[in-house]
Amino acid sequence: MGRLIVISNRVSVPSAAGAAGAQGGLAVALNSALREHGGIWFGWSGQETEEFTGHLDMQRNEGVTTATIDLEAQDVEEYYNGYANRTLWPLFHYRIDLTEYDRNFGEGYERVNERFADSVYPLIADDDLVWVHDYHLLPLGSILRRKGIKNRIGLFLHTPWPPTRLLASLPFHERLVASMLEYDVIGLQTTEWLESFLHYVQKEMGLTVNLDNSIEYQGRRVIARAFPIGIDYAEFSQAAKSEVAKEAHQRLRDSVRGRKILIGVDRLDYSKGLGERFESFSRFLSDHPDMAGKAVLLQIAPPSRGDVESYQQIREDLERKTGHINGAHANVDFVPIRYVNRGYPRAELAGFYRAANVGLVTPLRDGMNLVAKEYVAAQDPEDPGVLILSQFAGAATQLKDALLVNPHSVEHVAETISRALDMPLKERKRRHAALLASVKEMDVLHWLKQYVLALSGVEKGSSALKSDGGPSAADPELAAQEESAKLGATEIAGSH
Ligand SMILES: O=P(O)(O)OC[C@H]1O[C@H](O[C@H]2O[C@H](CO)[C@@H](O)[C@H](O)[C@H]2O)[C@H](O)[C@@H](O)[C@@H]1O
Ligand SMILES: O=c1ccn([C@@H]2O[C@H](COP(=O)(O)OP(=O)(O)O)[C@@H](O)[C@H]2O)c(=O)[nH]1
Repeated sequence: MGRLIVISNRVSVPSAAGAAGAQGGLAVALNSALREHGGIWFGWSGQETEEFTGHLDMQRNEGVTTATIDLEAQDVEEYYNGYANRTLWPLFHYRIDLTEYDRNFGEGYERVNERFADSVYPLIADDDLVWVHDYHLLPLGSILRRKGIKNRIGLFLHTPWPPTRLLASLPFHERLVASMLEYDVIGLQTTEWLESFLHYVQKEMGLTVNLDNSIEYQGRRVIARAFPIGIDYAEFSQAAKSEVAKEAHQRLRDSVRGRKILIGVDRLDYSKGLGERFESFSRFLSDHPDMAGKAVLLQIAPPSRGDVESYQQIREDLERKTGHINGAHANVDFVPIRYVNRGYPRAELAGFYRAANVGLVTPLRDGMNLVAKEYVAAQDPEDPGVLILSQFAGAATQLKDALLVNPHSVEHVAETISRALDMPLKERKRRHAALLASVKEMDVLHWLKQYVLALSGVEKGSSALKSDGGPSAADPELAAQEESAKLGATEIAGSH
């Protein structure tokens, strides 16, 4: 197998800080894959320049080569703040009310995707595997094909995929999806998003979807499959045992003086359901006067995408709501919601998670949600906290032993908070053990391995159109995968 060329909007440069847990789990996993297979991680530097120069900044750190380009201000505005985060992000999170359709955004998006392709093209060798990430770069594979790249190219989408009728509101939606069919592998987080994607290509494009979920497109077979991402369990559980984590745990516990702790950790994003969460906690306090002054919600919410109005708006709304709720329920020695607009290193987060009796993860829509998995991984198995999880997070398809809630129902979430705080130790341990088994087994390395296996085309019927010979008896893992792909296809056939 050749090297891996990872392409994403952001690039995480490995560093000594990364080893101490400051990097995200995805970055840790991709960096370790790049070390193992060799290759390059390419993307935007996060820097703006006056004019686009195309200068490629190549660096080698801790055995991983990164290559980044700067973008000019207009690119960042139209591509990142514009089409990616004002158009696709809200649409893919079912927020058609926040979705902006502006021709300049579309042009900026295409221009930056062209710039990415021009810059990365010379770095790709003949047998490299090219792995593109996320909604920022959906057409990149087709542009690379146009330039003559014949390598295996895959896409992994970290967000949900919207229902067909919602997607149809996007101008030029057919062109965007057709460009995606130039990939060899299209990975989505869950079967639900996969079903929506396949529904679109069948109903809107009239394409044939085979039993193994591959799509017939212009004489090729495109594999579409769910690859639910996980956390780097080994790395995270180590971080949770660190001195930093222990100190953070103690600091938080001491500060609440015996009160129960609920924790939320989310980028400040409207998709995370923070307003509804605060309302639910307030409702819980109103419905349980006996709990007055006895439970604290710690909400860590680092600001995100602050140049986009809808993010400025949610920030203002939450400040108002927090003030209102705290005003209604606070006492001279007690404030119910601790709302913190800053980010923390992961080792500290691990300590906070472990100190919390309840993990409150209630997005209105989320591709996966790694915080839910981190909360589980950080718990003391002998006295674990309870995970309350939105049924609309991708993670809910795996973490079925959490208390699953409808985040839109303030009453339901309030009742579930009460149930979680009253849950007997035996039930907490049983649920946690089941959750932990899933988090451990379906970790980020499993995800990586499954995706790279599919991308490398080891599987039968995954590239050029050829007859499907069924699973190879010589490879039981492959046989099991193909079997589960077929089961997925049967579900889909039945659901539309
Ligand atoms: O790069 P930003 O604009 O600051 O945003 C941060 C990331 O947000 C999104 O994360 C998604 O990926 C997670 C891992 O697969 C998943 O658990 C979560 O549900 C998604 O929201 C976005 O997709 C990333 O590209 C951003 O880097
Ligand atoms: O203060 C913070 C808040 C969040 N995170 C990390 O950011 C990631 C958030 O991922 P998730 O999938 O939950 O949501 P996303 O932000 O990607 O939509 C998790 O790994 C968190 O540990 C962090 O390191 N520090």
